[in-house]
Amino acid sequence: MTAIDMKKSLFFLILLLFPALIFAQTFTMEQVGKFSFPSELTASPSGEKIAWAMNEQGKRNIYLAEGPDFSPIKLTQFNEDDGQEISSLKFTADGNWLVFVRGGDHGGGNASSTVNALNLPVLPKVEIWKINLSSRKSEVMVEGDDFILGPQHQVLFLKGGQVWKADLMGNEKPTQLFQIKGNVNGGEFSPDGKKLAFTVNRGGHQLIGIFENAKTPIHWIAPSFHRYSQPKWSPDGTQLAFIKTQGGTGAAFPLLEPRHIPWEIWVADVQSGEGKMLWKAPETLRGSYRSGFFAFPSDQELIFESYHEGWQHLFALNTSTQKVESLTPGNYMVEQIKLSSDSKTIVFSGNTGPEKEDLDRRHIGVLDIASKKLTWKTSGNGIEAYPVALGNQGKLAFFSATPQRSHLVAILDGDQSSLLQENSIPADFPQSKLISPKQVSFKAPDGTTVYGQLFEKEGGPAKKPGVVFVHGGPQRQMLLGWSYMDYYSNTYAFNQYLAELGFVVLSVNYRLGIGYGYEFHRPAYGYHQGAVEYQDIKAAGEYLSALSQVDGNKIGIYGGSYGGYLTALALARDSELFKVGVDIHGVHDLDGRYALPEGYEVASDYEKAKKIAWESSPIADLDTWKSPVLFIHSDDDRNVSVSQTTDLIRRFEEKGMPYESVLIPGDTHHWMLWRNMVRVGNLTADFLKKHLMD
Ligand SMILES: CSCC[C@H](NC=O)C(=O)N[C@@H](C)C(=O)O
Repeated sequence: MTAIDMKKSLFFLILLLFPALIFAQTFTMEQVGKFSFPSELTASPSGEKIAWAMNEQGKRNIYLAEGPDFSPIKLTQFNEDDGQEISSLKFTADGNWLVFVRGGDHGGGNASSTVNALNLPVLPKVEIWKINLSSRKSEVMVEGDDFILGPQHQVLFLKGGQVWKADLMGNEKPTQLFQIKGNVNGGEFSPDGKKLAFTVNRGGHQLIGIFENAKTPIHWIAPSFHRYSQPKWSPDGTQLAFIKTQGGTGAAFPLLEPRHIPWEIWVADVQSGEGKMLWKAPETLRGSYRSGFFAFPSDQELIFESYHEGWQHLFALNTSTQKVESLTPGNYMVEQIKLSSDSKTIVFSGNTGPEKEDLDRRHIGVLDIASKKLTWKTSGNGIEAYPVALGNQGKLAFFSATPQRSHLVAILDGDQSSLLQENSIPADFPQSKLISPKQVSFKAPDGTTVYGQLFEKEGGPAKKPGVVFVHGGPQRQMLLGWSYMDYYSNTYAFNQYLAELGFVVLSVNYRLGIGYGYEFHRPAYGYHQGAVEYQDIKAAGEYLSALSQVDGNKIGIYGGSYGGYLTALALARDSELFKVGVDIHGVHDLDGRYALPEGYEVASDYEKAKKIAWESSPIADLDTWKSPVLFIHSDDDRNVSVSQTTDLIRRFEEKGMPYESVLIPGDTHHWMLWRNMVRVGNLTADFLKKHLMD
C-alpha cells in the first residue's frame, strides 16, 4: 500500500469514526458575505460600451467594458466600505460621458437624504458625478439627485421640487431652468431636445407641462382635475402619451372591500395640447392601476405593462385603431423591462422556462416590436436579470447568477455567453461549498399552494433544527439562486450560512409576493386588513417541523422589514411552534394605518377596520409571546421607522418580557455598510444557534 493509499485510508477511517468532521463548518458568514453585487447596468446608445456599479464588500465602484472583448475597466476609486450608494448611472447620448449619483439610499423613502453609516462628524453629501470616458477622470458636478440628461450636455436635476440645469462641461454655474408652482417630479426631453415634458404635482391633481425656453409660457397638455404621469414623446415629437389616474381623494368607500383603481392611457397633440383616451383598463381588480413599463417606440404604437390578464404582462396599443395586443401571454410575470436604444426591441426577465423550477427563477426574454416575436434567450438553473440590448446587433448584457455564484455581468452574443469579472470573486468566497436550494411547495389552510426554497447541507445529525426565513417587501419573490436585489442577496448569504451551520432553512414565498399571479400577489385582507398572509408563515413552520430530517421542537424564524413584521407576529401568536426568532427592522404597530377621517365622511367600516389593524399587529398578542427574540434595527431607517422597535421594546419592558436587542446607529434599512450586513448575519445565526443548537 502506497503512502498516499495509507493517507486516504486514514482519512476515511477518521471520517467514519468522527462523522461530525464531514459536517463541520467550512466557511464563515464573512466569507459567504464576500459575494459581489452588480447594479445599474447600462449601455451606450451605440451599444459598444456598457457600464455598471459593483459592490465589493462595501466598496462601490463603476466599471466600463467596451466591445468587442468587453474587458472590464475600473473607472472610480471609492475603495472604502463607506456606505455611499451609486445610483442613476447613465451614458450621455454621444457615449463619451457617464453621469451618476453617489450617496443617499434609493431603496425607500427620503432617498436623497445623506447616509452617514460611518457616523462621521461631517455629513457626507449626495452628489451628481461625471466621468469623462476619454480621460477617465471622475469628478463631482453638483450636489443633487434625480437627474435627466439633455441635449448639448445639459444635466437637469430636481431640487426642492424645481428643475435645475447643470452643464456637463462645467462652463457655467447650475441655474434654475424655470420657476413653477407645485412639485416637479419627472420629465422627458422631446426627440429633438428642444422641449421638456414634465409632471408637476399640485396636491389633488398632477399636470403635464411643456417647457421650451425662458421666454415661452409653459404649455399645458390636456389640463384636468386628475393625475397625469409617465409622459412619453412619439418618435416624431408631435404626440405625447401619458397615464391618467383619479384626482383628489373621493368618497369614503368601505376600507375593507377591495376596489378597482381606474387608469387610462391617453395621447395628446403637443401643438394643440388636446388629448384623447386611447385605452381604459378593464374595471376589474386585476385591471387596477399600478405603475409599470410604458413606451412610445413608434408613432403608431405604445407598449405598456398591465396585470389585467392576471400576470404582469406587456401589451401593444395601436394609437389609430386603439387595438390592444398581448405580447407576453402565459402564466408567468415579466419585469426589469427595457426598450433598446433603437426602439426596435424590448428586453426583460421572466419566471418561465421548460422546468417547473423556472417559476422560481428569472430568464431573459427579447421581443421584436415590429414582428411581435418573443424569444427566450436564457434557460437552465441560473438567475438572469436586468438585461440591456447592446445596439442593434442582437447582443445583450445582463446580470447572471447561479445557486452558488452571485451575480456578475454576462454578455450574450448569439448563443455565445461570457461572464465578466469572474476573477473578482475573492479567493475565500466559498462558491464550491454552497448548496443548491430545492424548490418545495405546501398548502396553506385555505388551500393556496405556497412555494419555498429549502436549504439543507447533506450529512450531519438525523434531526436538525429548522429555521423559517421570511422575506420583506412584501412584493418580492425569493429565488432558487442569488437574488438580483442587494437586500435579498444578503439574506441568501445568511441562509447559505445557516445551512452550513447545520440548520434546515425554509425560505417561504408567502402571498402578497410576486411571481405567482395577481390573486396571490393582491389578496384581500392582507397586512393591516387582517394579515391573511400569516397563514402561509404558520404553514411553513408546520411543513418544516414535519420533515423527517428536522427536529419539530427546534423551529426558529427570522426576517427583515415586512419579514420582521411576520416574524414578530409568529412569535406573538405561535410561540409553541416558533421557539425563537430574530426580528430585523420589523413593523409591530399597525394601528396608525388609518388616519383619523377629516370632516363629516367616515368609511362605513372605519371602526371595524381600525380594530382589525390592531388585531393584525404583533403588539396585540404580547401576552402569548413566550419565545426568545432578538431585535435588530438601525436608526436611519427610511423604510421602517426605528420607532417601531423602540416602542415594542418599551412594551416588552413594561411587561417584564425578556428580549435581546442591537441598535445600529447611522445605518439604514439596507445595511449600507458591508460590515454591518455581516454583523447582522452573525448576530442572527448566533442567536438561533444559542437557542436551537447549544
Ligand atoms: C410594509 S412594511 C415596509 C416593509 C419594507 N418595504 C419597503 O420599504 C420592506 O420590506 N423593505 C425591504 C426589505 C423590501 O422592500 O423588500
